[in-house]
Amino acid sequence: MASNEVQVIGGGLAGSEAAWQLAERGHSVVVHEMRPVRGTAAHRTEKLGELVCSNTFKSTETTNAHGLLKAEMRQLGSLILDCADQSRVPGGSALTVDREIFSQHVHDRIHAHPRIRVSREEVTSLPDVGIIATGPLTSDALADAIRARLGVESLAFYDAIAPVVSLESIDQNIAFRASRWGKETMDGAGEEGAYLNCAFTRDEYEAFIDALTTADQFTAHEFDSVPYFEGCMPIEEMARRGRESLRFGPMKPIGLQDPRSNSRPHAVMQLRMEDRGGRMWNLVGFQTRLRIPEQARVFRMIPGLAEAEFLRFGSIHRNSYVNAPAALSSHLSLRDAPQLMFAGQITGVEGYTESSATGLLAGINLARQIDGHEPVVPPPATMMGALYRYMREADPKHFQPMNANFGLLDDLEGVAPKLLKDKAKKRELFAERALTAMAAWRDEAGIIPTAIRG
Ligand SMILES: Cc1cc2nc3c(=O)[nH]c(=O)nc-3n(C[C@H](O)[C@H](O)[C@H](O)COP(=O)(O)OP(=O)(O)OC[C@H]3O[C@@H](n4cnc5c(N)ncnc54)[C@H](O)[C@@H]3O)c2cc1C
Repeated sequence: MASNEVQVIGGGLAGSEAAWQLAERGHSVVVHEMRPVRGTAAHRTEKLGELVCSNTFKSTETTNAHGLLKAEMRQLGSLILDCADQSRVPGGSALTVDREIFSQHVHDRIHAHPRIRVSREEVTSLPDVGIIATGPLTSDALADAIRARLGVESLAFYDAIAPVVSLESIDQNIAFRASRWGKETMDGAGEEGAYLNCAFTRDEYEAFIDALTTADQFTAHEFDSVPYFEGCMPIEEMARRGRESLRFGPMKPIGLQDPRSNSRPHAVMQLRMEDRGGRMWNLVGFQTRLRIPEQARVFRMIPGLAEAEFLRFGSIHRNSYVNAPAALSSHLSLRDAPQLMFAGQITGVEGYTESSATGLLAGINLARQIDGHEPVVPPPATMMGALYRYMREADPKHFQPMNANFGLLDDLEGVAPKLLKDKAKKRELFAERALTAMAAWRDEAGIIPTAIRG
């Protein structure tokens, strides 16, 4: 192994993007990819950049959070998006690709780059300098090495994600702010007070349990089967174990008074603030395997959530991810080793586009640091910067992986309230602000987008 080669571990979406960004900035790179020497339970080929499941990078419209993130990535020059463009198949406004053509493109571009070498081997220890982009199915030996270095609590093996809804979509004439036992209100600002409560009557609860226990569930692949343990049990599974189990579990009403009736509700669903700005609210204890349309249908039966806008849907998966707010720096490096960085799904982002975006920035930032510059992160007005802020500032005690969504962005300032009521207009304004901020940030940081085709 040449000693001046930069190490990128994992040749998936994030690792391929990161390697390309480093190589295009003049650095020699070795990508360590364990397939086919050792497979994962989801990958089927030896190709770099294999898409393990769906064939879509989601929307291209900037009024959609995923579309906005892609537009920002294009401002920096993304290999992954270029390969996606070249393998596009009809999918309306979504960037939908032929999976095989896509990974063939990524594979060929990486192999053809004169400064990139691909080494087929499982890495089992951490380098001093490099990028770890081994994804949600990181091999056990490397996972052990990460846990040994970061601390046992810092690497999760499963995600048990509860849905998140936007504050503005919660009917606050119904949902009330309080904490159990009236300890504090939101104004008291303590953790105990940071809840919105949706109270159920007996009839509402019974109807909800009926809907929950009969709703359509995602059937896991074998490799994805999660041993249910406390904190990971799907809400629908808990409900199936007895009609009252939620009322004695996550929906217990004790210590709460509904101000509308001045009495204790039959059951309560609590919402906990997910971000410091209070724009995103997590349905506490509602991790679920219900299919997405079913989540929308059933959870909108919750009093106060009839019009809920879901910023993130729930899921339960095999997923190795680092507790970034507890263990990583703001540019997603080890805190005591700024040139040893994480990228991709292992950082706690969720999704193809998000994983690629963190690979892109990791490649840029490692190149900057090796060249003697400080790492940089886009401002939180951008979707990419807002995701990084989430991974820096989310509560480490409740950290769950996150996808791009508008709830991550700061509110718009100086805009007439009438315009803010128009959701489509509001998103246009978010996008305009984000793309302007990204271009300004890129130019100020002196980042030259990689010339993609060639
Ligand atoms: C089963 C499954 C389905 C998913 N479906 C979707 C979906 O439909 N849409 C979506 O947006 N997101 C999906 N995701 C989430 C996520 O976006 C993808 O997993 C995405 O591929 C993550 O990109 P990545 O680069 O972080 O990891 P990966 O693309 O998984 O790349 C990581 C690479 O590292 C390699 N590796 C692992 N350990 C080592 C080691 N020790 N040494 C060397 N190499 C190693 C792996 O072989 C792999 O090639 C899914 C995840 C899983 C697990």
